[in-house]
Amino acid sequence: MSNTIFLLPGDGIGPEAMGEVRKIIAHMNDTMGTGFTLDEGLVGGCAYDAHGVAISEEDMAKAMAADAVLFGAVGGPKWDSVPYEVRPEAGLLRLRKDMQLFANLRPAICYPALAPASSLKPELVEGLDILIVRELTGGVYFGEPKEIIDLGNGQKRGIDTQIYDTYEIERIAGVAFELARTRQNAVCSMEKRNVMKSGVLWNQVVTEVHKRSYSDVKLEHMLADAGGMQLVRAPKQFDVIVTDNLFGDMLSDVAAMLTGSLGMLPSASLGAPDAKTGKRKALYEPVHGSAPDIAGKGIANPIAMIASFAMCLRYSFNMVVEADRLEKAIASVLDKGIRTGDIMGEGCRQVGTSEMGDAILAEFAAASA
Ligand SMILES: NC(=O)c1ccc[n+]([C@@H]2O[C@H](COP(=O)([O-])OP(=O)(O)OC[C@H]3O[C@@H](n4cnc5c(N)ncnc54)[C@H](O)[C@@H]3O)[C@@H](O)[C@H]2O)c1
Ligand SMILES: CC(C)[C@H](C(=O)O)[C@@H](O)C(=O)O
Ligand SMILES: [Mg+2]
Repeated sequence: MSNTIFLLPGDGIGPEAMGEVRKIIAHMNDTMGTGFTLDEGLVGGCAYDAHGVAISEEDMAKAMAADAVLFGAVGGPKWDSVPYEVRPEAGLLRLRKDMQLFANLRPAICYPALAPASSLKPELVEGLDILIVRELTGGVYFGEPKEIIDLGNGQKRGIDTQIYDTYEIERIAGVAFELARTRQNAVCSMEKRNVMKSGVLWNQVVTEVHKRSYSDVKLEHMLADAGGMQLVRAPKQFDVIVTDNLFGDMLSDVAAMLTGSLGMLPSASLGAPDAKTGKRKALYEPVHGSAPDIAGKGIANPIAMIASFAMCLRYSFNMVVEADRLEKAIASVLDKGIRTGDIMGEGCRQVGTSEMGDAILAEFAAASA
């Protein structure tokens, strides 16, 4: 079986966090015979500096061919004024679009030891386990026209276009319902049908998919703004949230803070299973960005990146036991009071990126021995 993983560490804290995953992969290859083959490319600002584009054709081809892509983070003030088409974020958007990664799974889990690190009262987030299923290849991110036009009267007009077709809503709803069946069996669909036509269609299609194939799953509809409010009022009411590209982006940052830090949230971006092989194209990345304010200091939290690798083991390589073990290793390290600065708590020991990675690897190795 081929086990190729293409690493795209990117910019800022991306390479720092990726370094910790590299240690875990090396350990697995050395002691478990996993035979992961690694290759590495450039994406984001570093790719722009090297090639003048946010990802080269050669690296795009490698991403398309790999069994899984691990992505760090892109962007930063250094590239604030590069042309829009080649800005660092364009590399990530191209990967998502060309690899057709329509389903973005963003689990927000509040590890028991971290409840006090949340900006909400501990009792609101203790035991929180929600999954945001974000549509990732449609909506306003990719709809045309997308431009700034000169109106000729000293005014300009910025245009973005929100488009959703039935099949796009059907397939993301299907993913959400299927995943709900493996969890608490409840889906909340969020849109703004009160002001957006795409929201009206979203609501209708999710309702139809539910009626047709998933009537055993509890379905609720919520306006996305109210959904944001409910996420901070009583987040534990949710199991699976399914929503569009833009609302999913915003709501997952909100959900991240429920877990204690943006540095905690992993994600998996999955394509459709291949008709012949059943394999999905997949990219795994933390929800956070390149964190320019702390980049280069060795203090970033690598947990979101490591937990993204756990999702990679689970979804791309069917290594469920190892994925569980890695997630448990993260929980044990947190239970022991080992913390990076973003999740620091009273009486805990503050460590840097690499020490946190080492502590997780040590727990993982001990559990796997
Ligand atoms: N997937 C991605 O590559 C991605 C995602 C979001 C933002 N970005 C880009 O990153 C750049 C910075 O964006 P931003 O500042 O709005 O968001 P950000 O996620 O980079 O940072 C927001 C805040 O969270 C903190 N933070 C984030 N991750 C952390 C971690 N692992 N450990 C400790 N603290 C962490 C940062 O220090 C910062 O204070 C922008 O160019 C943006 O476009 C990229
Ligand atoms: C960097 C940016 C393009 C990206 C998005 O908006 O999707 C990020 O914020 C995310 O959450 O993955
Ligand atoms: Mg985001």
